[in-house]
Amino acid sequence: FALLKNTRMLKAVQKNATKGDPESVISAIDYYCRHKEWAMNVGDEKGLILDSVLTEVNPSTALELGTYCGYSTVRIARLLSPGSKLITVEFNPAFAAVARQIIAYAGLQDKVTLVEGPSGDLIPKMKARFGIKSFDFVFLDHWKDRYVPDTKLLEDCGLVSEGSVLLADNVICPGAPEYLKYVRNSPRYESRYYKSNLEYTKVEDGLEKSVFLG
Ligand SMILES: Cc1ncnc2c1ncn2[C@@H]1O[C@H](/C=C/CNC(=O)c2cc(-c3ccc(F)cc3)cc(O)c2O)C[C@H]1O
Ligand SMILES: [Mg+2]
Repeated sequence: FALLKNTRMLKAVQKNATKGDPESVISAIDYYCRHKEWAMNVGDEKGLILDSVLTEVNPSTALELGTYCGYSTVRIARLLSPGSKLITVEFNPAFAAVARQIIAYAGLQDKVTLVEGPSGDLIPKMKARFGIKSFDFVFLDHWKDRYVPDTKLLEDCGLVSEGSVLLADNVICPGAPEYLKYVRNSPRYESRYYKSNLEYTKVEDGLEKSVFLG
């Protein structure tokens, strides 16, 4: 049962990873999901692309939509420069509870603010609640039919500015066709597809990187 799966994943982290060592937390989750129970983490292969885009952008403020168990939250937060912040949004309280513990086990709780609730409700409150001017980096990995509405919401709320980078998971599998159409046809984005594989499988998937042109 999915929720219990995340508890088993947390136990695998507590058993196999070293407290305060993000790399060992990432490896423990990847090992568990590859050899024991598949789970929808961005994974090690697409994770390397996430790492490289993140290092290139070096964001001061980053947003993640869809925390799930916190695997990509740890991947992102471990690469943030001192003083930079990551806000991650998750509306399932059971997933949020596991994610909080995995983020804390990695020792990254000071860089991460996990906000519980639907992204559509929380995005309009970001400026007031967290004093965010705009996000330098956004990782989209929540329900795929929310990618377009939430991107439009980020634009309307002035939460993306010239040079902001959106990186979307799963644009091939499960797929986000409307999102690809939106960012690839819009004159306001410069988009690029990074071909890869669905986490822990040989099925094609990829990430779409879209730079907001203002
Ligand atoms: C709107 C909104 N607000 C806040 N949190 C939200 C939200 N929509 C989802 N969330 C949260 O994000 C997480 C959801 C992510 C959705 N991701 C997926 O559905 C997903 C699915 C697959 C996949 C591929 C092939 C298969 F055969 C089966 C599955 C792979 C992935 O990498 C995925 O991200 C958990 C959920 O509670
Ligand atoms: Mg995903």
